[in-house]
Amino acid sequence: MQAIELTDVSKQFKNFSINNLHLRVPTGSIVGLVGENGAGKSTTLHMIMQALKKDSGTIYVLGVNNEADEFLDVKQKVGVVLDEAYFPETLTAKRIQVVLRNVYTAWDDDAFDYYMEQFKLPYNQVFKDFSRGMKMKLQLAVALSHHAELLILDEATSGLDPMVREEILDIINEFTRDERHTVLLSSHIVSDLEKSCDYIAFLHQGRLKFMEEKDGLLERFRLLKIAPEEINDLTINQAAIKGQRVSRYAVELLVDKAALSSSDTVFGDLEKATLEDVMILMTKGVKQL
Ligand SMILES: Nc1ncnc2c1ncn2[C@@H]1O[C@H](COP(=O)(O)OP(=O)(O)OP(=O)(O)O)[C@@H](O)[C@H]1O
Repeated sequence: MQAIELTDVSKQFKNFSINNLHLRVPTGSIVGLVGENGAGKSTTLHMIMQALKKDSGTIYVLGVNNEADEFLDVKQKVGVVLDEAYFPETLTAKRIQVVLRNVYTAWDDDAFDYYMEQFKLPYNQVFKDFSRGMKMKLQLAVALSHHAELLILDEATSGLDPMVREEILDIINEFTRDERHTVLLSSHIVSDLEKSCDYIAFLHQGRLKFMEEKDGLLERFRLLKIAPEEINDLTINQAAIKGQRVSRYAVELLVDKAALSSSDTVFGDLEKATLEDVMILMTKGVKQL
């Protein structure tokens, strides 16, 4: 069962496009959307929520086409934190609570009060006087206070201090203890995603490079560090090299273990790669060795 399904989704801006994007977010999972600045993460999340119209393709959210009339009901079950979707500047959290009580049929004052307390947020301060971290926390408190089944979080942890990020990641993990609950989140802070996600979807220049289970991904991709002069002695299937980083003293190769041939003799020297290594080296690509 998929909580979100994008099929052949395309969007054309003047200087950027998303082409035929296929993305599946399995129910009960935490999926991290990673990619460089301008890779198309926010565009994708906005299209899922209909905050931005796609040019073509289909998007299903919790089993409903997001262009169908019933999508309004689905929105009730989705908690959203989009980067700039802030509340009116002059409203206090207390007023926001009153307004949202009438917006969400399943609004839960106890849950909201719980998160206000948990996040140490003030009820009577106007939204414009909140710090960035407080604004993010308030959005998250709202997202978690109407019995959502799906959370869509765009950069919910960026710009926040490590303690608050940890707090937010804990809450996300807690949320997915219920197997019907799903989270799709984007973040620049790849280590946050590495910690909490089940799957990683990597967008690069508007294209999905891969979407894989995190553990399998980190098992499959390895780093081979060698001195530049050792390059010519290397016996390795070129197709197994997925990226490279060259400095004066070392060459780092991102190696896909699954694509190594039996005659390759590099197994002993392969080191574990972090998710950040995989992203950076893949983005750099491979020049002829
Ligand atoms: N309304 C728009 N009109 C024209 N171009 C746009 C519009 N919105 C986004 N873009 C372009 O689309 C590209 C992708 O932007 P997007 O915000 O989706 O990237 P992102 O991966 O979320 O980046 P970041 O990590 O920096 O937030 C960028 O080149 C951006 O300039």
